Amino acid sequence: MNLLTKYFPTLTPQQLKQFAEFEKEFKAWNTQINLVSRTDADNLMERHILHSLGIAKVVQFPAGSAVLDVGTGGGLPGLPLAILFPEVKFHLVDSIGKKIKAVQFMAGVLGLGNVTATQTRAEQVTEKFDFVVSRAVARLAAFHPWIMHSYKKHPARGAGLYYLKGGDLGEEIAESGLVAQVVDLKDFYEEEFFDTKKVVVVPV
Ligand SMILES: C[S@@+](CC[C@H](N)C(=O)[O-])C[C@H]1O[C@@H](n2cnc3c(N)ncnc32)[C@H](O)[C@@H]1O
Repeated sequence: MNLLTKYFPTLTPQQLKQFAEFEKEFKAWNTQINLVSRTDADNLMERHILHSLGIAKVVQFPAGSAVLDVGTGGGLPGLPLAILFPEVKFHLVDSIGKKIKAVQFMAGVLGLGNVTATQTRAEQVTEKFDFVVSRAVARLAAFHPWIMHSYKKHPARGAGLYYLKGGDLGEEIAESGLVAQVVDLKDFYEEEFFDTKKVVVVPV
């Protein structure tokens, strides 16, 4: 059993095929534009895909809801989450055009009709969403003001920001002045590697 089916045993053959295609496409794009470091690309599943899917261990996006991924780079965490939640709409943004081109290409190859991607800065997003996700973009104090305007007025249950982030989170949260909860992914993934991985949850 691989790690994907170990932690997400209800994945369909179609979803497993999409994850395999994502790994292949992502690695190919990574040789052309730097999406993640070359050594990291060799461990794409452990370091990036499962890490992105950690958000799904913390929140289940309801069918029909809309999720914004800010600073998606090569589609993390948005593309793995879009494979996992085919009934949820994902909008992925990044300020760098060539990364968004790669994301659009990959979403097309994977047949992800629930994904749109735009080159823009987070601060300039005008649409509203039920949830915001992100991974490793900026310190919380700088980041949160960029996305505050992006929530719907009547958010879905459990709405808020789900931010995959390293660093000294206690200090970052205090600096931001936000009320936030930190969820440790080692509560869900037993491999040692996940000891350092956390999700910061900031309710709307
Ligand atoms: C360290 S990378 C992380 C990329 C991806 N989330 C991942 O986990 O691999 C940070 C990304 O955020 C993007 N970014 C930084 N500031 C941004 C902003 N204000 N609006 C949109 N994207 C931004 C950068 O272009 C970059 O692709």
